[in-house]
This record gives sequence, structure tokens and C-alpha cells, in this order.
Amino acid sequence: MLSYSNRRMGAEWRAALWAARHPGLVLTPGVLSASAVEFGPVPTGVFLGAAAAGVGAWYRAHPDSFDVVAAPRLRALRRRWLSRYAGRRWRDVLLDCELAPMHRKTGLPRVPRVVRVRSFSPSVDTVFVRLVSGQTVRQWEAKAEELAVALNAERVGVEKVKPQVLGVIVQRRESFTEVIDAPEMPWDADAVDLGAVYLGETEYGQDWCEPLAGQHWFGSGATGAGKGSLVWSALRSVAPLIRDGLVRLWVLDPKRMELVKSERIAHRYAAEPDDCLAVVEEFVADLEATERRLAAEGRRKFAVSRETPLNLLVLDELGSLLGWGDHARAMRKLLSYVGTQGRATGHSMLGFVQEPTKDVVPVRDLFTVRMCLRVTSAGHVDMTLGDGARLRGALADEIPNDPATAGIGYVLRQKSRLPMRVRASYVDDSEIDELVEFVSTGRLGGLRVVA
Ligand SMILES: Nc1ncnc2c1ncn2[C@@H]1O[C@H](COP(=O)(O)OP(=O)(O)OP(=O)(O)O)[C@@H](O)[C@H]1O
Repeated sequence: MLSYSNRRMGAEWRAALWAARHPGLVLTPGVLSASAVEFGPVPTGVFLGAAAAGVGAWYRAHPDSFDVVAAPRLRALRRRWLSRYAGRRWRDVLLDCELAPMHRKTGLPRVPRVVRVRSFSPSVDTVFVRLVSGQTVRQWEAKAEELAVALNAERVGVEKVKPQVLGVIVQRRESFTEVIDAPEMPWDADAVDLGAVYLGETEYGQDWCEPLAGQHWFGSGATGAGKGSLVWSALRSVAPLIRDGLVRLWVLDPKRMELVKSERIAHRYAAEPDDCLAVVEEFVADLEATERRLAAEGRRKFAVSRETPLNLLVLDELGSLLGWGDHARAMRKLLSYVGTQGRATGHSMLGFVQEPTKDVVPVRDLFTVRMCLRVTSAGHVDMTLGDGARLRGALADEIPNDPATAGIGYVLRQKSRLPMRVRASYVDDSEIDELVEFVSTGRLGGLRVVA
């Protein structure tokens, strides 16, 4: 708005405006004071204590719903008012970062207002800020490093929300400072749960598990982001099932690098374009045969058995597989078919890309479990995890290109669909050899496993 006067709005009007914007903060103490006067301080205290006890009981009784519903709100409330997103501290942060331009006439700083704070995970806050006129999103992006220092945060990302409003995504700390050990291989096939396959750890310090049976996985990550550890962690977690023929691997490894050691344990392995296409055609033929078998038996869904194993089509470099001139169209058609039909027959895809861009867009939406490791562009985050994921805290493009951060990324939590920072466990060469030995010979650490 143009301003003609060199005077500020009066303090009483500013206070009234503030109260109108934050009715909860004004009404709550007002209602409590009125209650204390009306009913006495003891009943009011009892009521407050009962409310606090209720919240505590919820916290202990049902962590799943509390963590999704209450925790983000309580955390956001605390951080909104008790950390650096309010009052003088917010003003000082913006002054230090030169993001509060001076008013030409009054000579006072025009401080961009915090509209809302959301805290979807313990380590990340999203601060919605209304820009003052003359500011651009680019100016804020350019000050991301200064903002991180001023907010005492690990890193900061900026995302446009709508005209004049941007989201400042503040990663407060790094949850993962150590490499996570490769999963132990269970001896017994019964010990494997295909509904929760161990891949690493979450920022909550819990096991990071993803469902595999009846799902298609999509993982993106720039070169060196650690995509290999996703595959090898999953394979170690389900190793006894591969050994027993209950999980079959069909591996396409166009780079002949990452997955070359899987050749010995794969049902099919291909690296050359013609061979890759042939393997996918055979995979689809197997899928159709299973469909016929299930139809003949009057079943609609497969159950893992030696007759109907879980088939995993591992696609390293999905982008290049779909980009091969002559084969691209055929490959896309076949993978789309697997994407829509394979979940019921036990034919799943595990696709990995460096850039989740247009080439892979047509099949990307068929994948049901998405993982985003370090990527090179902010746009790749939403392309992988879905619209709005970065704004809700998935700062995968801000993960430094440093081997010390390999394997770190984001997934969406299954129930809430909120981003969660995770780290894949690291499977080194000797552990891959151990897996191959275990699956192909049934030996583990010199001991032979009796299936
Ligand atoms: N989960 C992990 N934890 C710690 N370090 C890891 C992890 N995964 C990989 N690394 C380290 O990062 C390096 C690169 O990993 P990797 O080759 O899996 O990346 P990538 O995403 O597959 O890259 P490219 O697309 O180029 O093949 C590894 O050699 C290893 O040193």
C-alpha cells in the first residue's frame, strides 16, 4: 500500500490488529481469568489440570494419533511464540539478514509478518511469511544461508506459496550424524515381514520400514546420493525369501555398476538395451500367466508361495531405460502395464532415477512408495514425493553434496502423508558378498542355514 504520512499507526490500533489476528492468544487468558473470577481459581485450576492430564493420557495411550494430530500443533505453537519466529527476535533476525527494508518516510523497519508456523516433524519448521512490498522470493532465497545462521538452524529453504506469501523451511538440526549399519539377515523366512521391510532409521530414532508386497517403489537421488543402499538394504532384509525362492529378482542394470553383484542371485539380470527389454517382456508374460492362474483358482490376489513368488523388477536408472530411442515406447508401455496390473499378482517394480523429470513422468505416478534422497533441484522434491512435499519440510535439494550425507532423504509417512527424514542403512561390499553367499549357498558367517 502507498503511504503518504511519515507517522506510524498508533500503538492501540496496532495492538487491536494483533489481537484480531491472534484471537486464540487473547481469548484463552481472557476466558481463564473470567472463569477464575466466576467459578474461583480452584475449579479453574482443576479444569486446566484435567485438560493437561487428558493430553498426557493421549500422548501415552495412542502415540500414532498423537504424533500426527496433536504433536505438530503443540510443537508449532511452542516454536511460533517461544523461538525466534515472534516479536523482537524475529525482527532482529530479519534486520541481521537485511530482509526488513526501512520505510522511506518513517525510517522504521518494515518487518515481513509471520502468518503461520507449521512444524510437521521435530526437526523441521515451515514459517509462512507475508512479504512487504518491493520484496521478492529471490531475495529471500539469496539470504537462505544468513537466515540459517540467524535462526541457529542447520539449513533453510524458501518456497513460494502464493503471491506475497512464502514458506521458509527451517531444518533445525541434522538427525543423522552416523552411518547406519546394514540390516542383519534373518535366518528364517518366517521372520521377514513383506509389509514392513527394514531400510534404515527415521528421524524419530525408529526403524524405517516400507511395505514391499503389492507395492511399487520409486527412489530419486543425484549421483552419489546413496540409491544403491536402498536396494541392498531391502535385499538383505528379505534375503531368506530370495534364498527360498519366495522372492525372485529381475534386475536391469544399464550402468553395469551398482547392481552387478546381484547377477548371481537374480532370476534374470540384464544390462544391454535389447536384453533389458527382453527381461521386461518376460516379466510381463510371467505377470499375465499369474493372472490366468489366479483367475483359474478363483482368487483375486496372490499370496507369496513358491508357485506365486513375489517378483521384484529392479530398475536402476529408470530415466535411461525409458530414454533409449527404439525401446523407449515399448518399455514405457510395459512398465505402465506392470504398474497397473502387477500389484495383485506379486509383480512389483523398484525404480530409481537421478532426475525425476519429464522422461519418467508418465510412469512415475504408478509408483506407490516414493523416496527422495539428495536431489539437485527444488522441483525434483515435489516431482518425487508429490505436490507440496518440500513446503511441508522435505528439503532434499538442500542436503549437501557430501559423502557424509549419503543415504539421507525423505519419505512420506504412511498415515499422515507428511514428510519424514530418513537415512538408509549402508551395505558395504563385504556385506553384499555376504548376502550373495547366503542366498546362493545358504551359508551365513560360515554356518549353513537349513531352510
Ligand atoms: N546409506 C548410506 N550411508 C552412508 N554412506 C552411504 C550410503 N549409501 C551410500 N553411501 C556412500 O555414498 C557413495 C555413493 O553411493 P551410491 O553409489 O549408492 O550412490 P548412487 O545414488 O547409487 O549414485 P549413482 O547414481 O551415481 O550410482 C557410496 O560409495 C558410499 O560411500
